[in-house]
Amino acid sequence: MSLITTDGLTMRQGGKTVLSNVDFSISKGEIVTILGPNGSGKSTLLRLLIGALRPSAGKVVRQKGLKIGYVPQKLHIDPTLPLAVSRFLQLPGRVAPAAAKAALQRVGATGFEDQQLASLSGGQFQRVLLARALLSQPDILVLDEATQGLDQPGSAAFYSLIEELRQELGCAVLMVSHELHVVMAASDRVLCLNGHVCCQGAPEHVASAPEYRALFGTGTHGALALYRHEHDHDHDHDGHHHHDGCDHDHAHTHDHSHQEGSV
Ligand SMILES: Nc1ncnc2c1ncn2[C@@H]1O[C@H](COP(=O)(O)OP(=O)(O)OP(=O)(O)O)[C@@H](O)[C@H]1O
Repeated sequence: MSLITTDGLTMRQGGKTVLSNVDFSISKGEIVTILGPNGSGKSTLLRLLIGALRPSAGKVVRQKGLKIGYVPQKLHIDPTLPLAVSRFLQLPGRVAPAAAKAALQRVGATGFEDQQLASLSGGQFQRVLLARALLSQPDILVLDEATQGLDQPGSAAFYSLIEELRQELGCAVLMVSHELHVVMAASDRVLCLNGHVCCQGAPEHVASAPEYRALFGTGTHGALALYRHEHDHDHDHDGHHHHDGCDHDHAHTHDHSHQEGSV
């Protein structure tokens, strides 16, 4: 049973097609990573999936009563605005102090309640955002480049925390990440997005495909090559790819007209 399923999801914004015909689903406990270059529609897809945006065409079906914990890519807090962590955790709705305390503890932010949001480091702020996402006891955690701006150890620690939480809570995880080693090591499935779905599948399946190995070798270097490969390929005017190391034929029939700048 899928937690979220999309069918022909299409989004036009500012006169251009940002997402075209995306078919996607995520199941209970699954960890799925979305990869794609800047502006490829990753954040837009997440916002459609959580219901913060309405699609121009196609549909999103969420399991009845689905609880989503969302960690946005950016959250601008005016540094002159006094806002303590405990108040911030109350913003979506009333939360018992004990629940807030437990959530902070769980993400390694014990005792942060009285700190000002503006005084937190990038890594601490991400943990507070994660604590807020956990308050609803989500069935799915949705993370939009949650480790952006963190150093390597900070980001590795954040991902191992996510993995622990997934095991504890049994929640699914859907994340956007540019950290390919994480993607290859930790995801059940990878979705390569570039306004349309270029390719999706298990990372090891993709990485062990003979075409992929022949072209790019193995390891994280190969992962990077996989990423480049999927986004550097040419499309002819009928929207066909000229080469592909993945075996997802459905990805090749989409209309790529948005890439030519038309609507
Ligand atoms: N509200 C909006 N109005 C008009 N265009 C928008 C809006 N939101 C996003 N876009 C456009 O949609 C495209 C996809 O944006 P999106 O933020 O989803 O990409 P992304 O893959 O998350 O990028 P990045 O890796 O840079 O975060 C971009 O070209 C962006 O300019």
